Parts: sequence; structure tokens; C-alpha cells
Amino acid sequence: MLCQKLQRRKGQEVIRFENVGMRYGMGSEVLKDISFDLEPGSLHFLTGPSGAGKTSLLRLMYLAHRPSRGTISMFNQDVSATERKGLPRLRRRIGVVFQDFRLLDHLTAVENVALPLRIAGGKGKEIDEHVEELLAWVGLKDRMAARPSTLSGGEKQRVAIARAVINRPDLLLADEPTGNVDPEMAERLMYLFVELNKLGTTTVIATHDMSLVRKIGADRMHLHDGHLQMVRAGETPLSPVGEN
Ligand SMILES: Nc1ncnc2c1ncn2[C@@H]1O[C@H](COP(=O)(O)OP(=O)(O)OP(=O)(O)O)[C@@H](O)[C@H]1O
Repeated sequence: MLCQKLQRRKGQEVIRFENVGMRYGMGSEVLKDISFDLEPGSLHFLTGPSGAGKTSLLRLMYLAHRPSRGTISMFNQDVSATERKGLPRLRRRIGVVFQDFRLLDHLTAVENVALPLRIAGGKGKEIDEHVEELLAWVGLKDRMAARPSTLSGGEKQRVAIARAVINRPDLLLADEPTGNVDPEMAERLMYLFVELNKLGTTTVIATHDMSLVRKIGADRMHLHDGHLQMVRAGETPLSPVGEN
């Protein structure tokens, strides 16, 4: 099954940036000349100091913001040439954990997590069982029927993570996904991402937690002042870029 999934993706380009710049409104560029491509099934941490541009880069990768220059292609498709109405189809292949969670408050935790499966056409009890199993695994067995407004920050974060991974997306983008939980839970959630990655999901995780980065030992995309360096596991970014 795993081989099949990886084989199906062989030759497919998950994401490619060429000389991409990004600005907000009329401001100066917050991302400058970004070029990289991600191989199918790769896992990268996205690191860099506060304000370096990590969330902005994830927004571009999620197609929530257009670049001010350069080209982006996703799943072999030039995004700049894609009309707005074609974007939801691409986005359905991406699981995303936002810093502000973006859960739907009129739905329970179970219903929020089940949403991507329902949108994909899934029906019935099987979905609920699958969702409940995942929520229990992230420590939310007793909070399944709760609405987001009654959950703590760490609980909301775990619901958001479960929603992002539930349908094994082709690409997972996570912005500080362990920022609101204790170290033990952070490690458990990272394990979930690593396992998903082993099943073929290309994964990018923005984090300030260098101890987890070292523990997992994956390659890094390191941003400093809007410039990107690709850094191999165990290596340090070139000067003047600091560790964090
Ligand atoms: N909506 C916005 N409008 C204008 N400027 C923005 C907006 N969002 C971010 N910025 C600016 O873009 C730059 C990069 O911000 P971004 O949030 O991408 O950094 P980050 O690396 O994710 O930071 P952090 O680690 O603190 O979350 C910063 O200078 C920030 O002030």
C-alpha cells in the first residue's frame, strides 16, 4: 500500500518556487527570491527567527496569498496560471494547521475533524469511528462532543492537527503545531507527523522548538529576513543566520 502510494507520486512534483517574492499590500518584500522544490514524501522543518517569514511562506504554499513576483507550481500545475476557482481543488490535497486553528465553532470536535472526509464524499459510522480513534490518540477522548469555544488552546490545537491529518493529504503544512502543548504531547504530535510522512505525505512544519528539530533530525528550510536556505539535517545554516 505504502509502495503503491509512493510509486503513484513518483515523477510528480509536489511544490516548486522559482524566484518568488511576496509583499503585503504596498509594503516592502517580506520574502525575497525564494527558490526551492520539495520532493514527494520529504519532511522539512521550517525554522527562523520571529518575523523571518515562516507564516508568510506557508500562506504562499497554501495558496492563500499570491506572490508579488516569480512562479509557484503545485502538483505539476503552474499556480499563477490557475484561475481562482481552480484553487479549492488544489487546496483539498493540502492539510493545514494554522496558528489560529480556524475551527468551525458551530461544530463539535468530532464534526470539525470529520469535515475533510465528509467534503471528500465519506459517509456513515466508519468515519466517526476513525475520527474518534484519532482524537483519542491525541488525548481528547473526553472532549469529542465539545465545541471549540469551550476548548483550551492546546485542545484546539490538537483538534486542528487531527483535522489536518485525517484524510492523509498529499501535502501537510503546519504552523507552530506544538506551540500550545506540553513537551510530552509535543513529542507525541511530532510522532504523528512523522508517521504520516512515512505514508507518503510531503510535510513542512514551522517551529521554534529546536530540541524537537534535533530529535527528529529532518532537513530544514531556514528563513532569515525573508531569505531561504535549505539546510541538511545536522548541519547549521550559513552565517549570518542564527539557530533560531
Ligand atoms: N497581514 C500582514 N500585513 C502586513 N505585514 C505582515 C502581515 N503578516 C505578516 N507581516 C509581516 O511579514 C513579516 C513576516 O511575518 P511572518 O508572520 O511570516 O513571520 P514568522 O517567521 O512566521 O514569525 P513568527 O515566528 O513570529 O510567527 C513580518 O515583518 C511581519 O510583520
